[in-house]
Amino acid sequence: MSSIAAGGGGAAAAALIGVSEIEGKGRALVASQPLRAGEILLRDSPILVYSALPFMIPPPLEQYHHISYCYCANCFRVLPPPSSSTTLLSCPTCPDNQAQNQVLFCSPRCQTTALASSHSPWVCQALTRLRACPSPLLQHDRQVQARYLVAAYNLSVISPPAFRTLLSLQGECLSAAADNDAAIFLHSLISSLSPPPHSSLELTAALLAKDKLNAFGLMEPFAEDRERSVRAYGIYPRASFFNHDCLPNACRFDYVDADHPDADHNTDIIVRAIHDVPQGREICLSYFPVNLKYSDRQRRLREDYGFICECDRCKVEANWSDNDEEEEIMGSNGDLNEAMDEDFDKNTDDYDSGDPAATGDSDFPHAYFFLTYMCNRNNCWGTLAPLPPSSGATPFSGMECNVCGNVKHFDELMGGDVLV
Ligand SMILES: C[S@@+](CC[C@H](N)C(=O)[O-])C[C@H]1O[C@@H](n2cnc3c(N)ncnc32)[C@H](O)[C@@H]1O
Repeated sequence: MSSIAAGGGGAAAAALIGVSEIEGKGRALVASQPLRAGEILLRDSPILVYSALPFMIPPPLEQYHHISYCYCANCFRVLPPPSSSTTLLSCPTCPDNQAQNQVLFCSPRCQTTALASSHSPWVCQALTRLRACPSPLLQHDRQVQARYLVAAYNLSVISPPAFRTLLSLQGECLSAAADNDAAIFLHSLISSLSPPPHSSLELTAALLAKDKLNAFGLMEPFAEDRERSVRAYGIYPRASFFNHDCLPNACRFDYVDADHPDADHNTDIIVRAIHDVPQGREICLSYFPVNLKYSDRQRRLREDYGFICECDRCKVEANWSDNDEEEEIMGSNGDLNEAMDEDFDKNTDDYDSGDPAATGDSDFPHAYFFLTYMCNRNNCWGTLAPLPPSSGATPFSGMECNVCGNVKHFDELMGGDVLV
């Protein structure tokens, strides 16, 4: 097993997890030593970040009601509203587009960085030409894929080592006919933009596969009253080794809008252990919110990631009827908390380690997980992980949600019961 540095945690954190091969799953990250709840297992910086917004937003803007914010085209922080006194900078070479399509930067530093890297003259030119395409040709998801391909081909020129890392990630070629059609269409589009000479249909198809299997979404700020969409996608070379489990033992956090001591690292992601994990156990994330029902999880994993999930939770839920499934997750009256409370009472007797893998053969081994590690804030469905353990006697001081960012302090939790 080759160890993987946690990053930012110093030498002591270097050997917490390592890469191993697991039959049927490929590369996997495995605990190199016993891990404590909340421990930072990995801090990873993206080799590529690209906007999840279409590059062509025809007026009226209200049509795009899901776009609630504008972001800096370099750091992806939320930009202040036009009415604020902050001066935003634009790209000096992009033609004077309609306001909603403008490439904007939050600071001279972001502008300078982007113009020398992610918004190079070729990217600027390519996006300008793409914006001129007839809009029916380019639906929203094709626009985002085209953005990614422009960013990836640009990476091949500005940082060949990072491009080689991108190519080393899982995903050879996509097998579904629809993916193939998309690759052919998008490659013909990219070919019209004077791409680097090494571009080819095979490379475009492989790049799309890397993106599909490995991109992490950086979400827009959380709000209880509306669905949240993705602001940008990032490719994180080390975090890409995490496999999926429907009851994960780790979850990832990002703090895109927070003040960061190193301004260039606000798009880093941090992966923390949800509960104690023994040495040798695989560390998995959930590739989507844990509240999805069995059939939806299986469909997404098959269609988007090309595998059939055989995790402990799926083995149990495979025997449920669709009605059982809805009821177990949402409660007989549609209330998640009630469902969790009932099942928690049924299942906690034989559950003492905080590790769902230690649960016996009950019908609903994950009730404890939902009750303990799922955020109950309206419309959130985030996962809670303990704050990183301090060196003091208290093992952890609170639980943080990886979606809404809410932190529940120790004394608010379960009336003060120790959870991990
Ligand atoms: C982000 S990559 C994870 C790392 C990957 N195993 C590798 O070798 O680089 C996602 C891919 O890993 C595999 N994978 C992830 N979780 C899995 C699981 N629970 N069972 C089987 N394969 C899995 C699938 O091929 C999936 O498309």
